[in-house]
Amino acid sequence: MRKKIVAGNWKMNLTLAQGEQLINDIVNAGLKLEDNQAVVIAPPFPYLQKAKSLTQHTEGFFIAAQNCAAEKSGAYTGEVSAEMLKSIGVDYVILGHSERREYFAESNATLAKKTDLVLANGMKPIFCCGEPLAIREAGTQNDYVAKQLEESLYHLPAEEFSKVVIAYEPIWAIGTGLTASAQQAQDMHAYIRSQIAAKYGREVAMHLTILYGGSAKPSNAQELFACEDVDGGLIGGASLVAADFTAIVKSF
Ligand SMILES: O=C(CO)COP(=O)(O)O
Repeated sequence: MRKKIVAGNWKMNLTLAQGEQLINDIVNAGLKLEDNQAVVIAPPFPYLQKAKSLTQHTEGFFIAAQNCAAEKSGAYTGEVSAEMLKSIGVDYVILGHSERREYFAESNATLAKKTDLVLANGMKPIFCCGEPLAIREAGTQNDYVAKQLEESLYHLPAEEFSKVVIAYEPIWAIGTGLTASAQQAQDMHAYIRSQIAAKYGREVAMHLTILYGGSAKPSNAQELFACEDVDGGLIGGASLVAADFTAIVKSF
């Protein structure tokens, strides 16, 4: 069975004390996860170790970083390497979030390098893709997303690709309150899966976890997660409120 994930991307929010409280509230919410379901918490770098220690004894909980460096190590002031993340127990690394692509000029080629480093260090990338509004309005979103996947991931052999989680996040839906309809999400997720099947074969494609992100909240999570090819969510704003995040996890 495919792995289902609800991941909370805190972005650049919360103090350590607030983050600690949030994690404790989520861990103590009494969530009942099935074997194939996971909760992933992605706090800012300085809180990763704390987040790990607060969640490591709770079944089905994992920790993600929101980014990592494109180089292995060395004179890159301010950067955090994949190896460092691995050494503190990080499980997943979010790569290619549209905010990083836009504000930090991350290209598909840079993301290919980051993907390799995350995998080489035994962690799993949560690779984000998704189109801006103008592309959606032009109706060319499938080609746009296919190119993102091709240029950053298709150099991977099937065995490595199988460790990747994909998050489809239409940029026009991020933080806007404007969610993709369940049909729009399903259509894109099915398209992504078909592309992966063409490249890596049906077996790999059927096991690929594809998350939806963009104004997901308790009121729409159930409808989104009910879609055949939607395997959970990458949650921004609603992941900062314990009651909202746990309600979304309960929508699995
Ligand atoms: O970017 C997102 C998650 O990575 C989605 O953010 P929102 O849920 O705030 O729209």
